[in-house]
Amino acid sequence: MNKNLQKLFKIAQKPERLAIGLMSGTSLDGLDIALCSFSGNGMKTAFKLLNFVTMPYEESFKDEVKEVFAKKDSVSLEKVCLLNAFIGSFHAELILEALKNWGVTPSDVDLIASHGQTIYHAPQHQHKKSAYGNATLQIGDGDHIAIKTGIITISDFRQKHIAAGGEGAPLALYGDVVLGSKAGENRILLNIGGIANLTYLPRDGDLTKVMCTDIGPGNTLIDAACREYFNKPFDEDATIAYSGEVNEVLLEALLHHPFFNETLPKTTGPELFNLAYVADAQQATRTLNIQKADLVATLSAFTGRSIAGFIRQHFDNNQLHIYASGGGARSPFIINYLKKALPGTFISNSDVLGINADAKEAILFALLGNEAVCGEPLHIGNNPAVLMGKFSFPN
Ligand SMILES: Nc1ncnc2c1ncn2[C@@H]1O[C@H](COP(=O)(O)OP(=O)(O)OP(=O)(O)O)[C@@H](O)[C@H]1O
Ligand SMILES: CC(=O)N[C@H]1[C@@H]2OC[C@@H](O2)[C@@H](O)[C@@H]1O[C@H](C)C(=O)O
Repeated sequence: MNKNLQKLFKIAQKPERLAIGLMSGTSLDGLDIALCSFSGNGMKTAFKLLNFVTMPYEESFKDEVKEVFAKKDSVSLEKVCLLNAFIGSFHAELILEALKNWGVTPSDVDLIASHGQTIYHAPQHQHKKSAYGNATLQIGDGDHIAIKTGIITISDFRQKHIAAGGEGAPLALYGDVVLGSKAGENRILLNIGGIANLTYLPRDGDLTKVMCTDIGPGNTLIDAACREYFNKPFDEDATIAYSGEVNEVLLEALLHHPFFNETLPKTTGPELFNLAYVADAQQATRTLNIQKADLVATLSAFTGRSIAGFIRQHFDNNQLHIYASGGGARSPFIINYLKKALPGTFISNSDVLGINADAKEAILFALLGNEAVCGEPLHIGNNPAVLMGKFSFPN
C-alpha cells in the first residue's frame, strides 16, 4: 500500500488534527496562514486557532501576479505556467518561515489546506458563452507545497464545487454553517475582503434556509483607487474616504451593474468590478473630474450601500445579528455606513464568536481540509454536497 495513504488513514482517525489553512485573496495583500487544531467533523467539529499570521507580499511579487490577475485578454501563458509552480513553492517557504517563528515542527502538522491564488473567476453569468459553464482558476500548485514542507497538502478546492454544479464560490458556506450556526439567533456572517460575501444562518437551524453568496465589491475598488491616485495599497482606517464627499450621482450609476440583479447565489470578482468599470460610470455621469478623495469616499459608500441594500432586500433586519470579518471590517467608514443604513440589526466583529476576523477565510480552508480528510458531504439547501480538494503527497 502507498505509505502516504496509510498515513492519511491514520490522520483521519486521530482524535485531534493539526491543520494549516492558507488564503491568498483578491486583495493580494499577503498570504494568510492559520494553524488550527480540529477534532470531529461536520456539525460536530471543534476547532481552535493556535496561530495566525499574514505574511505580506513584496510589491515585486504583487506586480508579477498582477500581470496575469483578472485579465480577460492578453496574458502570457508562459507567465501563468511559471507562476503556478513559483507560487506553490513560495507559499511553502512562507509556511516554513511561519512554523519556525511559532516554534512548530513541520512533521507535527497533519495537513495543509491551500486555496492558491485566484487569477481568473468566470461564472457563466459573467462570461455568457453558452458553450461553456462556470469556471475559475487558482494557481500555486499543491505538489510544490507538499514536497517543500513534507506535509500532506490539499488544494484546488473550487473545481469540485463547479463540477458538482456550483460557481466554485463562496466556499465559506460550509465552514460558516459548521462554525457559525446558533439556535435562537438569525445571523449573517459578512466577509468584506476584496469582494464582499455573506452567509445567512437562520435561528431555527433549518439548512434549507441558509444562504451564501457574493454581494459585490468589498475593498477591491477602494484599494485600486488608492493605488492609482494615492500611491497607497489601501485606505487605512478610511482616512481618505473621510476626507472626501460621496458623489451621489456617481454612486447611483455604480449601483446599476447587472450583477446586482443576477439570481442567487452568485459570485464575482475584479474581472467585473475594476477601475475600468468605475471610469465608464464616471464618463456616463460626467464625474471624471471629481476630487480623488471624493472618488474613494464614493467607492467606499458603494461597498456600504450595496451590502446594506442586499441585506435589507433579502432579510428581516429586526433582531438580525451581523458578524463582520475580512480586512473591510477594519474600515470605520464601511462599518459605520452599515450601522446607519441597517437600524434594528446588531453589527459586531466575528471575533466575538471566537472566529478571528482576519483569519476567518484561512480557518475556513483549514476546516475544508479537515472535512476532506474525515468528513462527509454536507447537505445545505441546493448547494453542492461534496468534499472538496485534491491531495498532494510529500513523496
Ligand atoms: N485598517 C484598515 N482600514 C481600512 N481597510 C483595511 C484596513 N486593514 C485592511 N483593510 C482592507 O482589507 C483588505 C484586505 O482584506 P482581506 O485580506 O480580507 O482580503 P482578501 O482575503 O484578499 O479578499 P477576498 O476575501 O475577496 O479574497 C485590504 O486590501 C484593505 O482594503
Ligand atoms: C473565486 C474566488 O477566489 N472567490 C473569492 C473572492 O473573495 C471573496 C469572494 O470572492 C468569495 O467568493 C471567494 O472567497 C471566499 C473565501 C469563499 O469562497 O468563500
